[in-house]
Amino acid sequence: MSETALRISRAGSANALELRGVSRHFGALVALSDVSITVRAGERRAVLGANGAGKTTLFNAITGDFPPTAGRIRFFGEDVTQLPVHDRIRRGLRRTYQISMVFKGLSVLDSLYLAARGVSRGRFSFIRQHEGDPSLQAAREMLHAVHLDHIANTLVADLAHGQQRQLEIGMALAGAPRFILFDEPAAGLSPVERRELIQILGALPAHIGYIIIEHDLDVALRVVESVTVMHNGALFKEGTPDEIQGDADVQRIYLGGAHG
Ligand SMILES: Nc1ncnc2c1ncn2[C@@H]1O[C@H](COP(=O)(O)OP(=O)(O)OP(=O)(O)O)[C@@H](O)[C@H]1O
Repeated sequence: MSETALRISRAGSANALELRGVSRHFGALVALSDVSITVRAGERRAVLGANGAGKTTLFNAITGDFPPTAGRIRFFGEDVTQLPVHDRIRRGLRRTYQISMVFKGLSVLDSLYLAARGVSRGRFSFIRQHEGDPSLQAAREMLHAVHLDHIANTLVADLAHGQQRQLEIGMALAGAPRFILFDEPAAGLSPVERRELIQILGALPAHIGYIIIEHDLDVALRVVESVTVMHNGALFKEGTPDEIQGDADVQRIYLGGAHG
């Protein structure tokens, strides 16, 4: 059995995500049109598509930031279509954003500790960390998972861009995630930082599946086993990284320069 097949079989037989006929309108604009996607537990998938194809809207529908205007979404078998964002987070769904969401005034370790405690920034000053605190232990594990041990006490404001993105991934690992949505994690990264990102994603715990939106195909196609291509808000094609790279239609609408 291949490493990928083994990882997915260990994650269990459930589907992590099932989208059926999901649409999202903004007034007259159809940002997402009748999208049906199934992602198995433990599966790692890329969503590709030109600017405006509907990729971020897809994430917003899955997280509940902008719930669908039609269709159903199941997360590990449970219908979450109408659930608020925090209830999906409680069920193990996580997300990183295109725009940095970290707090510049905290240290790296404190940011991860705060994420592990699941508290808001305003309450943070009332918390005293102590050795043996399970959240501190969890924060150190997250720190290690995203290769930031050597700068645990550095202020977030002083981090390089790539290190900030690694921190965001670390924060998404807080509190037993089962599935993570990564929104363009390689954007703005140097070649060295991209290689590090590939290593970090590849070393995530086996049961954690994800969807990655990523314009850099050298990153996207190396960290997934399946690909969904979107076009004009609709599902255009699904396949393995090899199938998608070799597909003439995909070449035409996306890889061949249609992407702006
Ligand atoms: N909150 C919103 N209000 C109005 N229109 C929106 C909103 N969010 C997205 N759209 C529109 O929906 C369409 C799809 O946008 P979306 O951001 O999902 O595309 P994308 O594939 O993520 O693009 P990119 O690669 O540029 O991030 C676009 O026409 C966009 O302008």
